Amino acid sequence: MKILISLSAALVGAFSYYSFKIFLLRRKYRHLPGPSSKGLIGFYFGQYFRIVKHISAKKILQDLHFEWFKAYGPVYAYQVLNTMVVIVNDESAVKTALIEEDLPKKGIGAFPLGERFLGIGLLTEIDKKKWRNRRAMMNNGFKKDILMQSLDEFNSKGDLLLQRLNNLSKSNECISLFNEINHMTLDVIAKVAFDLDTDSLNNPESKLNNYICRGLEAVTLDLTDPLCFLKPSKRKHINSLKQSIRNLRHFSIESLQIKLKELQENNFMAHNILSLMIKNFKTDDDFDFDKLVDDFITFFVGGQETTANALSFCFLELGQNPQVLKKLKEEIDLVLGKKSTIDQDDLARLEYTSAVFNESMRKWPPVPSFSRLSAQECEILGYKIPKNSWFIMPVYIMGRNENYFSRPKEFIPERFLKNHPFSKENKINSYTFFPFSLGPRNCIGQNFAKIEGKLILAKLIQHFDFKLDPDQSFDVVQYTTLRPIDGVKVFLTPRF
Ligand code: HEM
Repeated sequence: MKILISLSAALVGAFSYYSFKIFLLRRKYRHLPGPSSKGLIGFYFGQYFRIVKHISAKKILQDLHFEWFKAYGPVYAYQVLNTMVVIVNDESAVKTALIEEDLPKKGIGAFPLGERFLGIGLLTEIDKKKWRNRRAMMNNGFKKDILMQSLDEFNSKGDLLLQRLNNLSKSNECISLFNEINHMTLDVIAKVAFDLDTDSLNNPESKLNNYICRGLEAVTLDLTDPLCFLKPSKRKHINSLKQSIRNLRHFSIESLQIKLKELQENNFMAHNILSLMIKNFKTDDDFDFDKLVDDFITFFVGGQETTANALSFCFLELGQNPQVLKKLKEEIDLVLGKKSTIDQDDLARLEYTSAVFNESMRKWPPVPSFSRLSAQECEILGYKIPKNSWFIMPVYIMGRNENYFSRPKEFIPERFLKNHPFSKENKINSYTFFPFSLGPRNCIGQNFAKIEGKLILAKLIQHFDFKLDPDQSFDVVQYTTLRPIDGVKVFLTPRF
């Protein structure tokens, strides 16, 4: 009986403490506009149920953010359980957060659902000093001139994709372009970064892509439904997501052990991203094998899914915008003709192709938002933002903000052509368009992605006419990154 009374007292104490903390949290942010959460449920859960309902209806969180942006303006805050999230849709705020203040990160994606996924890899390392050393070393592998040395590899993987699509097109059946591109980007990052031959393009049953996608799904679930563990209906799904993460880790450990053994036996290793990681691993006392695996997974995930999604959205938009497709084809035919290997000069001349890739990332940024923590109180657009606020940097919403982009719902690549009159109607700069983030923690792989994206887009348009399946859905799903929910279903006809 005594134990029961003490337990009840402890529970009441803990609950009162939790309630008081929520009271203080809400008071700290009450000067900021945002969706109100009234009543007892609102007090304890904030927007939690609204978000879960929105996502269960197969909508993306970004569209809810956009609704709130329209209703509350460029700075607003909302509560989810015991956390307040601040969203800033303004170029000066983006500059302050990412450049002037270089706000710290939160390490999202490190251990979703309690499983080690990105762990303490380059993307999720929150200790600035440790991150700086690793980043400095890795930067060497991502300079444009170094990446250009891998152009042959990009070309040859692109040619394998063409061959496979050519074979598939003979059946006159609908093809999931998204799946094919997804396999190809996996093979590219594996070969270029790690000298690994995954050959998932010719082995569509390979599960690697699936493990990556499910790892990212786990990150989203963790973020948007932190109470999912309490729902018995989700248990099976959660377990299978956790198993996928474990499988990806297992694959990564095995691949690394093989590479380290090769290095030991031959005392030689190709100069690539993996060799830089191993250098970090050997020179940093604090760097252990688990962190090497974290980095391996980070580059695998960062280098594959994002670029595949960006390319897939290009095809979805091109399929709906025949005028743009016609112009793109004209440029590619003019620059490449029937040439099979794309070189650095060709890439530089494919200006409209770049504009198409950019416009696609404006409307459908593969990484639609990312987050930072405010290290101290700051003022943004006249609002005091408390210390330790969780900031969301809203790439997706900024790309649809009419203050910066004219006719934002339309797909108009001309806005990215500096000499085109329509570009003057837009305000495009590093703070309004930042699909790769900016500042010290920007995307290390952006040159990689731009080369790969442009080269594959050009090769596919050079070789095929395509039509979208009339049943194609244009809905989008967010598994950390944005992707077309239905893939990209096309009918392909070889052009020569
Ligand atoms: C279209 C393709 C891509 C997009 C849109 C993209 C976007 C981003 C964004 C927004 C960030 C910053 C995230 C944050 O601050 O939380 C980031 C970081 C990162 N990306 Fe990418 N990325 C792409 C391709 C790649 C590729 C191809 C690689 C590797 C080959 C890569 C590797 C990384 C890594 C390692 C980081 C962490 C950098 C650091 O914190 O130092 N990404 N990416």
